[in-house]
Amino acid sequence: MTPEPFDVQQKMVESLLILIASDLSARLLQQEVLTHHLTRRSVEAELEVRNHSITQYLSLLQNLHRVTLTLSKASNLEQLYRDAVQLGREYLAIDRMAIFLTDFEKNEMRGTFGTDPQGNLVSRTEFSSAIPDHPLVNEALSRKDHVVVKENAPLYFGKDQVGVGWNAMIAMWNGDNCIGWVAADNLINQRILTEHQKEILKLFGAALGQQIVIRRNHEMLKQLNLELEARVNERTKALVQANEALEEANQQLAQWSMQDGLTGIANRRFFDMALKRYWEQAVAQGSPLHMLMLDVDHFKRYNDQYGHLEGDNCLKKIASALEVIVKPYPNAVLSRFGGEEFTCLIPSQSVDVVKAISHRMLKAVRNLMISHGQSEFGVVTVSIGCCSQQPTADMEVMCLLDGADKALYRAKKQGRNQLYQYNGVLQHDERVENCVG
Ligand SMILES: Nc1nc2c(ncn2[C@@H]2O[C@H](COP(=O)(O)OP(=O)(O)OP(=O)(O)O)[C@@H](O)[C@H]2O)c(=O)[nH]1
Repeated sequence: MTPEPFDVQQKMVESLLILIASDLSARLLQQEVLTHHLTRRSVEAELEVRNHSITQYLSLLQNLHRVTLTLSKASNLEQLYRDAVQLGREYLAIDRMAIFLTDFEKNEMRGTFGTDPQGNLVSRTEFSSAIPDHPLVNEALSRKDHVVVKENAPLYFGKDQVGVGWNAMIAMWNGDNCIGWVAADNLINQRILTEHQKEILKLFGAALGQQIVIRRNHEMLKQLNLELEARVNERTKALVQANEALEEANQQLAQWSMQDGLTGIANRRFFDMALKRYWEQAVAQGSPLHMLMLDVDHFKRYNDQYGHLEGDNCLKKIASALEVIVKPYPNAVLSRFGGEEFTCLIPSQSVDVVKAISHRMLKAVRNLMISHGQSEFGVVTVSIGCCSQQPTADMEVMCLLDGADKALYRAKKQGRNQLYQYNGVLQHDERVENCVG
């Protein structure tokens, strides 16, 4: 066999080298594809994890939104604290939660609602103590928008340690004043606290703080309104009472201004008003109106003999006796006209009835048997002038008074202790015996 020429051998070596190079390149490519594939898988896995975490975060955010909405509808502070703990645990994946309120002026904290070691909602309103001077508490209560977390911390229920786990504190604020905090832990399920959960807790604390402030202001306003209402009611009551007292005083005053101070019967002022009203009524109704004018006989002598005080007593007794006679006639107005003179207005009655009333009056005064040493009758008597009119629009009211006055004058002149009538002309009514009885 003749050896291959050199150039042929060289060609073979070249081909071999090319083969080796392409194989190498293929292997390198394969390696690269493999590496690429692995990187893609890991990125994909990472993306999946992140996706899951974001989905969880979004779902927590949605839950937080629902919780906040429910809290905003709480009807009072107690319900707000209760709902916050209940819903916070239920929807924000927290094992245990508790809400504490602070009063920095008094350096006091007090409980509201919390969670027992079995995960039940419990009232902690009876719990109160000084704000603990602990670095974790100090950090939490001095920083806004900040969640303080302590891992592997002792977990408590009241003063008893009930386990170990993470413990988180989020302060709540009214402006720059810390009003309390939310405490949370993982006592029951020991789940780790994710960054997203921490963020949610922070938002929850801020939202709850806001709701507490709104509700407190609302309740303060309600209280103020109640106090205001009570004060207004009190004032109104006092005003009503004052008005009633004033009304009573006015009535008393009106009565006094119409009443004769000595005898207690109506005074001249009342008589004047009654006369005007009765006169107008009589004109309108076409009914009669009668007026009696009574005068105590020889009263000057009486005063002179028995004294002014006895004179006053005598007038009082006469007024009372006349009142008894007039009482059955509710429309009759008996009044003290002035001094020792009385008047009596009698509407709508017949002349006979008025005459009978007058005679009863004469008799009633005599029957008082008030001794009068200076009178021919031996006792105090009165004389009566009576005027009866059928008032019409063209008549003057004064004619009634003038008539009664004329009749009285005549009764006096004719010997006193008797009745005279004036109906246009003077008429003497049968003289009652000049004696008592
Ligand atoms: N005690 C007392 N006396 C009074 C009061 N008002 C008037 N008088 C007196 O009554 C007397 C009336 O006297 P006169 O008007 O002269 O009439 P009279 O003595 O009654 O004589 P006749 O009317 O003619 O019978 C006077 O002395 C008055 O001072 C009073 O309120 N109390």
